[in-house]
Amino acid sequence: MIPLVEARGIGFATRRTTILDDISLVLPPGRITVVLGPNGAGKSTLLRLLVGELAPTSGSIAYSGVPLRDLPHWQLAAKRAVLPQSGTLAFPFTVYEVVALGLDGAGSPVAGRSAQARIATALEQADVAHLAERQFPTLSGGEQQRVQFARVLCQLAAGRIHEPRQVLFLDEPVSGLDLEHQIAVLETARRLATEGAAVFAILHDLNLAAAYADELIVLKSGRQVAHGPPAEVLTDRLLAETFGVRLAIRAIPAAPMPFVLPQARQSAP
Ligand SMILES: Nc1ncnc2c1ncn2[C@@H]1O[C@H](COP(=O)(O)OP(=O)(O)OP(=O)(O)O)[C@@H](O)[C@H]1O
Repeated sequence: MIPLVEARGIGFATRRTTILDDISLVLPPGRITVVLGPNGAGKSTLLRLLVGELAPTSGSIAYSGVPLRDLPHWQLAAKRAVLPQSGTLAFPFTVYEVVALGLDGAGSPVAGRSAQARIATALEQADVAHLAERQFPTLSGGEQQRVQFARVLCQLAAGRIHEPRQVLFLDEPVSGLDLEHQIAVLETARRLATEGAAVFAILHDLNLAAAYADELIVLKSGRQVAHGPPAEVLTDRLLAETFGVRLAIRAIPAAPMPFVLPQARQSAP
């Protein structure tokens, strides 16, 4: 099967420094790939290369076999949606208007009832329907993040008219959210994957990564230091070498995934 996205040996360097070096990965439909790594490891840079926001200085990226550089913007907008790390918006748009920006992902205009239905569904899915008339800049950080997630969901729904093979990119999607909404966002990502999308998410929470990832990629200093299913990748040694802290993987009876705890708390109930 042709992966939705394939990167071969990609790197990104400035005149002064190499930020990413020789990363290869595939994003297959139905799978959630989670990227972990310390601050400055190159996670967001990798995402920005994969979505076409930056051009790699080495290697190549293809969407369903088509080189990324050959895809016109409107086609790319239907194929992939991106939730950036922080989405500041200076204009006093309402929440409804921000989510409606996602309709641009359709590749051709979506209007009338079809557009309204997509916006309404996205508002509901991100639990921001009650905020629809509010001015976006007046929302809390977590509320703004959920509205941006709704915009992304709206873009995917609009793009699906032309493009069923879609990729969702999430850069720290749960960092400012309360527990209920962290789980809601990742459950939505899981549902979209079950429906055939490929999901690429950057997370800092090792336990959420273990719970939701089909594949983990661990970056350190711009290099890939591990790649595989969580149960293989998340070892005490890898975590100590990557994050410089002593952690312990602890099996929880009846839990589907092991939990990662600081070693000092290994014996906690
Ligand atoms: N255009 C640039 N010029 C120079 N350095 C850059 C540029 N973009 C990113 N960097 C540096 O590259 C490194 C990787 O940045 P990146 O944002 O990809 O890290 P990250 O793993 O996403 O970090 P975080 O967890 O803090 O979000 C950092 O040291 C950053 O300062």
